[in-house]
Amino acid sequence: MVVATQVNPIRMEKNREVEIPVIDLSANRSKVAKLIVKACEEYGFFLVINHGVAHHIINEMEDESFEFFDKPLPEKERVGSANPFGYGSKNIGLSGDTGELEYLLLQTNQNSVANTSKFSCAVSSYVESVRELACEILELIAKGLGVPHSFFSHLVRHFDSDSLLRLNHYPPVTHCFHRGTIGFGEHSDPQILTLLRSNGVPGLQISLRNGLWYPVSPDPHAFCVNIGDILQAMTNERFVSVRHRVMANSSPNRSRLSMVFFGAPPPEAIITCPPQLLERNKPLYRAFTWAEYKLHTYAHRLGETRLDHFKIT
Ligand SMILES: O=C(O)CCC(=O)C(=O)O
Ligand SMILES: [Fe+2]
Repeated sequence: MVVATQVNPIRMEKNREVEIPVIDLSANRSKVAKLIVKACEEYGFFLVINHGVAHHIINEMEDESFEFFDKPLPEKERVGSANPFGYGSKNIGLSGDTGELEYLLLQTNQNSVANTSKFSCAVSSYVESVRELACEILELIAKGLGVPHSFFSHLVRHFDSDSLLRLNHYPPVTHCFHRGTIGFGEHSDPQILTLLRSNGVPGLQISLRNGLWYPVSPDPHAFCVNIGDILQAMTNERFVSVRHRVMANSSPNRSRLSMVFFGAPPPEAIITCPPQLLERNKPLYRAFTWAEYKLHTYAHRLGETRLDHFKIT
């Protein structure tokens, strides 16, 4: 008789005083769904392992990203400035935020990444795989919350989904480095769900409800999952979007590279909380579209709690 091995779907990562949940996606679905919901409620953040995204797809995306950032500045600038898609350096957004990084922002619409260059092929394969992973996690969340299977995931699977891929490159900061130098300032991600994969160089920190900052140990085999503002609104604050930041890269000779997929709704999607999640509670946010939220987000500083504007008072 063959006995299936029991996979323990969770281990806790000791990280100063906080233990960030690491969830094994190959374990029993019902168990995993419950653990994900618990992690979303307690942290708005967790790591997933055995996620099914092929190593060669991740490695090719990483190699292509390094190749891009290694190019001379004028060549990088030739792709256009990040307004909204393209290359940016130090300036984040249009409201005066800055950080010790350079980045490339790419649209992920099914039609926009169709190209034959090596870079575009790496982007298409990566985006296709991480989009699938994001939808799988959103479906597990739906299962754990008792809402229809594709209630969240259909927004990210939609042909017009406004999902983004952001490649962040943090070169070592050797000049005037001090312990508090910021690589990417404090914020929550505006979209539904973020999947972040970084190389082995540290820097990411999350802030929990106690207001303290906790470093996240880099694990190139895992994806970090961040709950975004839209999921906070759609769950009527049962989940809270996690505030996070990146410290400047203090390692003497290695760059930090993160590849960040933001799963977003189509622009015209109306964001509301489903009745199953309201129970007897009143909705905390008025209905709004993703286009409206994005416009509001772009007009404000990175660190602002931008969802407050949509709160019913
Ligand atoms: O680069 C990172 O690790 C995080 C960056 C981030 O939070 C973002 O791009 O929204
Ligand atoms: Fe972020």
